Amino acid sequence: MTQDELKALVARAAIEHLVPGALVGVGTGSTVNHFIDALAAIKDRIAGAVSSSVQSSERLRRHGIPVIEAAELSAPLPVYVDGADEIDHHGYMIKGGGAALTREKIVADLAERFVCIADESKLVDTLGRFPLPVEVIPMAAPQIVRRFEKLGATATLRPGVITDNGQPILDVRGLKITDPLALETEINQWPGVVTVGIFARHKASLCLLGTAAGVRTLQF
Ligand SMILES: O=C(CO)[C@H](O)[C@H](O)COP(=O)(O)O
Repeated sequence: MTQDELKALVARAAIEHLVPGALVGVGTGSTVNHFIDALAAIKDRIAGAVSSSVQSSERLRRHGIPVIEAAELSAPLPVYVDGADEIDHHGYMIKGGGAALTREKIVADLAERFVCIADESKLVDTLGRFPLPVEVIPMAAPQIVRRFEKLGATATLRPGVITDNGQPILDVRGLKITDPLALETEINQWPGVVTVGIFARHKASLCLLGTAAGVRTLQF
């Protein structure tokens, strides 16, 4: 199976994990695009979606799925479904390859469960091979770059990318992520950091991993 077929496989499998009649949190990316397409077939069985990006909202609306603003929610979402750039054996993730990390973390924070959908290439022993995305306030970018240098890493602005929130993204290479929770907490405290793409405080509850042998379910 191709990587895209594995993504479609887990996207369809995620439908089984939704709560009938409830809203569903929807992430961003190519795996989630398959999930949105699968959601269209059962749209009468959900109340609508809370989206993490303009891109996902547009795709949801094209399928006739109602999109509810996160700010309008008065109760938690039972489930948030999203992809990942990397996921480890604890359910900790790197996200933000699609530049949607801030809204993804906001919607994940509104949800009781995070169902990660990914092909098997995303499963790693230690996070950090994928460059860590960090959304930043532009005037703070140089001092954030220097802070990463002190950690032995290199941070560069992602060319031509501005997020849905109007901010740039730094991609950080060479970072040792031995303790994702501690590093997320530290980077969160740096002035000018909007969101760091380590999802440790908002880790996956479950991962549906697409493999050549079928869907492998990892519980965390
Ligand atoms: O974090 C994300 C977007 O900001 C995506 O979940 C991540 O980049 C994985 O994308 P894909 O499903 O296309 O492999």
